[in-house]
Amino acid sequence: MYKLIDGKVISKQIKDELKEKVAGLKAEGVEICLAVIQVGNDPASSVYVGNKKKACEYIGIGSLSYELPEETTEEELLALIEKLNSDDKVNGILVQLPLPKHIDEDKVIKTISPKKDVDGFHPMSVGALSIGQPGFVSCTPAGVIQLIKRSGIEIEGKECVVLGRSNIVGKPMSMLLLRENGTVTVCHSRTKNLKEVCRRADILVVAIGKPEMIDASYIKEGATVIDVGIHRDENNKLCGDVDFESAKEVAGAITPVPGGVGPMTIAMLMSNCVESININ
Ligand SMILES: Nc1nc2c(c(=O)[nH]1)N[C@@H](CN(C=O)c1ccc(C(=O)N[C@@H](CCC(=O)O)C(=O)O)cc1)CN2
Repeated sequence: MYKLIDGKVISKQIKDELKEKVAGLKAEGVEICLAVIQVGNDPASSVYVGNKKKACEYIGIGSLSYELPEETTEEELLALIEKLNSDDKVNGILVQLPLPKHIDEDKVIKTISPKKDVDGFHPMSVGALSIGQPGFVSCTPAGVIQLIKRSGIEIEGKECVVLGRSNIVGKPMSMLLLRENGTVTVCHSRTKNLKEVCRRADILVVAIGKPEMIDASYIKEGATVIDVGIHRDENNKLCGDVDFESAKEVAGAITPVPGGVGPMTIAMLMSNCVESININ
C-alpha cells in the first residue's frame, strides 16, 4: 500500500507557518514586497501569476503587479527590472516564464539582482547553491525537498536518482539532495540502461518532460517517487511524467499530478520572499 504525498496539504502547512512569521515581522515594522511581472497573456502563466498574488495576500506579503503586453521589448523589460532592482521597497522580483520568443530569458534572469532573485534562477544563486553558500534556491526543487522531509522520509544515505538535467529543476534538485547527504545520480535522455538506473533509486525524482513515461517497470519496490512533470493529455486532463496508476502499485510513497509538486512551487516562492529580508 503506497503513501500519497499530498502537496496541497504540505503547501498549506508551509503557507500557514509563513503567515505567522510575517505577522511577527509586521509587528516589528518589517514589510515584505514582491514585484510580479508577466509579459503577454499565456493562459497557464496567468493562472500561476494569479495564484502567486493570492498566496502573497494570504500570507501578508505585499505584491506589485506588472502585466505587460506581448509586444513589450527586451529593453523595456530590462529597464523595468533595473528600476525594481534599485527600489528599496521591493524585496523580490519575479518574471513569469516562459517569455515571448523575442525576449532572451537568460538576459532577463541575469538582470534581476541576486539579492531579489526569489525564483533562484540567477547564475549567482545557482552557484551559491552548488558550493553550499547562502542564497535563493529554485522553488520547485526546494518544494520537492520539503515534500520528502515533511512526509517523514529520510534522504541521508539514500540512493537518489534525478531524471532530467534542466537548469531550473534537475541540476538544483541534484545539489539539494546532495546537501541532504543523499547519494545522487542524474540521468537524462542519453543515459544508457535508464530503467536499471532508475530501479536503483530509493528516491526517484522525475523531471524529464514526457507525459506518463515512467511506469512501474522503472521503480524499485517501496521507492519514493516524486513527479515534477505537468502536461495536459488528449482529454485536457492534467498528468505528470509518471504513469501514476502503474507506479502506485510498486512505489512506497508517490506524489500525484495535480496536487503534488505544483502547489509547492508557490509555497517555496513565498518562503524565499520571507527569506529575502535576511539577504537584502
Ligand atoms: N518565474 C517562474 N516561472 C515559472 C516557474 C517558476 O517557478 N518561476 N514554474 C512554472 C510554472 N509555475 C510557477 O510559476 C507553476 C506551475 C504549476 C503550479 C501548480 O500549482 N500546478 C497545479 C495544477 C494547476 C493547473 O491547473 O494547471 C498542480 O500541479 O497541482 C504552480 C506553479 C513555469 N514557469
